[in-house]
Amino acid sequence: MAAPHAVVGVEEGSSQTPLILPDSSTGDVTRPLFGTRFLTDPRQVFQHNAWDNVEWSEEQEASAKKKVLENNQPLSPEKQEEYDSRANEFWNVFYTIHENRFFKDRHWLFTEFPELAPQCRLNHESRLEVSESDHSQQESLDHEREVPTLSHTDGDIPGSSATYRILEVGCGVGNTVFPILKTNNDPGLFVYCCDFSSTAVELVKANPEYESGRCFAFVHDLSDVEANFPVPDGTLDVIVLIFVLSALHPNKMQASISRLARLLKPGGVMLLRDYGRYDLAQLRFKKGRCLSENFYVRGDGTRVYFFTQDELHEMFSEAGLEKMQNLVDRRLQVNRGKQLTMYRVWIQCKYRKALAQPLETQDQDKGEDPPGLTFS
Ligand SMILES: C[S@@+](CC[C@H](N)C(=O)[O-])C[C@H]1O[C@@H](n2cnc3c(N)ncnc32)[C@H](O)[C@@H]1O
Repeated sequence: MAAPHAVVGVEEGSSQTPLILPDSSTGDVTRPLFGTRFLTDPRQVFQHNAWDNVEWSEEQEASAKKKVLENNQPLSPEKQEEYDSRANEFWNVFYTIHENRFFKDRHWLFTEFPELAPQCRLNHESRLEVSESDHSQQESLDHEREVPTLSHTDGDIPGSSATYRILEVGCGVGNTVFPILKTNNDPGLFVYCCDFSSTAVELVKANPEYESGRCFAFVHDLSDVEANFPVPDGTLDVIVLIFVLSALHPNKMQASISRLARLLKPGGVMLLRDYGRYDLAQLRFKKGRCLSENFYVRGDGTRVYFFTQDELHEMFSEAGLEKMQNLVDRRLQVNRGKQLTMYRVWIQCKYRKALAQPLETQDQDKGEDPPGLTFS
């Protein structure tokens, strides 16, 4: 659980001075849903560490736009190419330096994305508990659901007998995966997680909480849409993308999301939380860090894009998914000691694969199963 005023890193690259952020930015399982503390009297701003759903004035929006435009002087094509082709190397260096000390566990996931532990619920003290009736409700839901199992003809396929499969892409050192494994006690759960940084994946596997009977970590480049996943198309219940899509070149985002959408079973959901346009992290970039519009490289070579809700909506829709949620989380974080205000902007999305697809889409969706994998 994060300490108050913990130094957290998800929002910032290691190259920049880390912000001292309140614990609400990393969150823990006891925190309420985002968006419940509103600043109605500006004189009260330093009374709390964070304020939700902060409205931006027109002047503030215009000033942010101006700042972004001023910095919009893209680096040379050679530099751009280097940052793209060596992207995983820069992240390997990042994880070699920081190991698992940079990002904090993201326990807020369960309040924002209950799909990650659907059998659990929060009680009034906001502690996780599972009641008898929740179990039986879940069981009946499971029976209603058609649960494809994986069978294999060649070697052991991790998670082949699972009934609820979650994949986290860009898992880093497991700050989402391990909380899921700890919180979701469904015996049918299996968690796949991947990252294109082999250093990160090694750290996940070396973690004492890594249980090979419940999870499988592998190296995978999301932007390589030809690369195989260890599961066939149409077999995942949930795909999680936490601050990872923003690290891809914008030209590769659509194909990557469409590829992932094929892995979802009908009714499966894709969950995303990522940087929003004009977030403090974007406004802090100095000249010489811009790669293309709203896309930047940090001092350590890692890259970051800042999304609008519409851009993400178009991408998910183009991938054949339907909107369940697409919201902007505008938070004012306050460093009371230093009397600093920090305007953060994050976008949170939940998109679902339709239960019954039109015939044409079904044809397009037929993907090659990796060798040795078939549906039973
Ligand atoms: C900001 S970190 C977030 C890590 C983790 N999701 C979390 O919230 O703690 C971005 C992660 O995405 C990974 N990443 C970036 N580009 C990727 C790609 N093309 N394929 C797979 N992983 C990628 C990086 O290695 C890094 O671990």
